[in-house]
Amino acid sequence: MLENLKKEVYEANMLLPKYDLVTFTWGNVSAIDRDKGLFVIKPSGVDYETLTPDDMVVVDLDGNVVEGKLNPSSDTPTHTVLYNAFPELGGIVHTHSPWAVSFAQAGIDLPATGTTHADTFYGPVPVSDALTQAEIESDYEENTGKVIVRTFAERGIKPMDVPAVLVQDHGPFTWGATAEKAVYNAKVLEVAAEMAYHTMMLQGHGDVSVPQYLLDKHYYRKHGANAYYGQKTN
Ligand SMILES: O=C(CO)[C@@H](O)[C@@H](O)COP(=O)(O)O
Repeated sequence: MLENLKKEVYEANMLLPKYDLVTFTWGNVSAIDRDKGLFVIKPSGVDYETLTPDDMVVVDLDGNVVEGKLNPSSDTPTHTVLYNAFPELGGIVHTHSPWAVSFAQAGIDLPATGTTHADTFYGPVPVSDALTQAEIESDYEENTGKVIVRTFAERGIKPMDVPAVLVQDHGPFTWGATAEKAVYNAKVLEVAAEMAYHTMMLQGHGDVSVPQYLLDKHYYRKHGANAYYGQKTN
C-alpha cells in the first residue's frame, strides 16, 4: 500500500542526516495522501543507516496504524493533529537541530533578521505556548500538536506563510506541500537560527528584524502569483 509515498518518505528521512539535521534517531518525516486520508511516517528509534522504504508505517487520520511491521514514530500523534488542523500540509518534519532548539529552549521567537529568513518565512517563527503539566502528563504528543495549532490561531499566523514552529522547551516542527519541501524548510530554519543567534550577539541590543518592505520583497519574489525567482517549470 502507498509504495511510492513510502519511497518518498524514506528518501526525505534520509535527507535529515545528509543535511546534518539529526543526531542519532532524533527526527522524523511524514507525508500524506489526502485522497486516501492516510499518511506515511518513519518508524520510531530506528537507525538511519539501517532504515529501508519497507520500514515506513502507514497511519490514518485518527492516528491508527493501518500497515507496517514496526512501531511508528513516537511523534505520530503530533503529525496527526497537524494534518487534521492544517489541510494545506503535504509533509511534516521534526528534528532536534541545535540552533533551532536553542531558540525553542530560550523561549525566543526566531526573528526575521535578513533575507535568508525572509525568502522562506513570512515573519518570525513563533515559539509555541508551553505545555501545562496536565498536558505533558496525559496525551503528551497529541497535546504538542494541539499547542502548535493553538499558537498559530492565537497569533493569527497562516501555516503556509510561516511553515515552522519552535515548540517551547522541545524543538522545531516544519512542514510544506511535500515531505521534501518540509525538509528544505527544516534546513532553512536551522541556518536562519544560527545566523540570527550571531546577528543578535554582534548587534547586542534591540530589534534585529528586517523592515516589512524587505520581508515583503524577499518572501513574494519566491511565493505567489508574482514570484520570479528561479526557472519557469512549464
Ligand atoms: O523528541 C523526541 C525525543 O525527545 C523524538 O522526536 C525523537 O527522538 C524522534 O523519535 P522517533 O524515532 O521518531 O520516535
